[in-house]
Amino acid sequence: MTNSTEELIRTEKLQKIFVVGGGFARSKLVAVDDVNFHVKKNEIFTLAGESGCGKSTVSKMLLGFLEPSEGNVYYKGKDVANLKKWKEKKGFMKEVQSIFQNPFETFNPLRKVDSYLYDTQKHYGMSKKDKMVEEALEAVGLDISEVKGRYPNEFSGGQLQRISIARALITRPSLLIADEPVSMVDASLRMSIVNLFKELRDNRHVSVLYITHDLATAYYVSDRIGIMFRGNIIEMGDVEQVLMNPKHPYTQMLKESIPEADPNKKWTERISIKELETEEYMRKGCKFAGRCPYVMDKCKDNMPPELQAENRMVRCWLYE
Ligand SMILES: Nc1ncnc2c1ncn2[C@@H]1O[C@H](COP(=O)(O)OP(=O)(O)OP(=O)(O)O)[C@@H](O)[C@H]1O
Repeated sequence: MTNSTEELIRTEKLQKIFVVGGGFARSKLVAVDDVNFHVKKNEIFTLAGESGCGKSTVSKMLLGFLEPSEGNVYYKGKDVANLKKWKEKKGFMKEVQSIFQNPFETFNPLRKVDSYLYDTQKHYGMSKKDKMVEEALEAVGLDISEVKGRYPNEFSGGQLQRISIARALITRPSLLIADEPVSMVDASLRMSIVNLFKELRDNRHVSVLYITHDLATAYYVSDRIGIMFRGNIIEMGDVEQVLMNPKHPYTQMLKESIPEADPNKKWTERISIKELETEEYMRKGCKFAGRCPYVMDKCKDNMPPELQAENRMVRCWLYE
């Protein structure tokens, strides 16, 4: 059981419903449903899942870009929906910073990168004398002289992603929410970016919520992991246990693509079955029932609750 004082962010019964289609084809898509997890101080927690499983929708709700249909997000015990005063909201934004998939979209192409960084510093009430920009760049292995006076297009994707991590560090955050931060970065540089997350956790006590479809980096970098499937977290626990000894039939299906088996295998290529997405999302019972080798009658009508099996949470009737 986690001590609540160790928790930075926590979701409770988080749900997001989108209305999709138009006219007679209009229907509701429960993109995220009953999602419960927390990120502790000094840890890297990963939400992993194939494209379209609801990861980005979760991250947008955490950051306040999307309003949950149901459920709550708590930061250091406070419901973020109740942060009404600007000062409180700004405090939250200062402590919880985000890193996005495409670093070229993070920076305005017409502005010099350093001016962007200095503006962030100013926006949060710090002056140039505070040297936060220099310190943040140093934390990602860069020197201000390498960045000064240069435009975004003068950097590679990997360098620019480092700079966008530096931008996020200017406010000395407690938590970084990184949504697919390496998917646009050259494969050869991906490990250096995820290594940076480990360094930030170990040396600067920054926690990271790492959102990815890439199990190889997830396995390498995470302390704990939650596997998402069609809007639900279906298995969650210690990364070694979940990925090396999976209990949910869906996670078991993924086991073959786990890095040690073959580092070049791409998880998404094997299991991304786009045409099944809507059908599975609309299922009443377990969303994996249509593909599960162990399916039982009850799976088709009833969504399994969060059950415990061998030190992890698993949503599967096999473990009732
Ligand atoms: N604004 C929206 N309106 C309607 N449906 C949406 C909206 N945003 C997301 N969805 C749907 O919700 C589901 C979850 O999407 P989401 O983007 O959260 O998944 P994801 O796992 O982050 O995938 P990806 O990595 O491809 O972004 C998908 O079926 C998606 O089509």
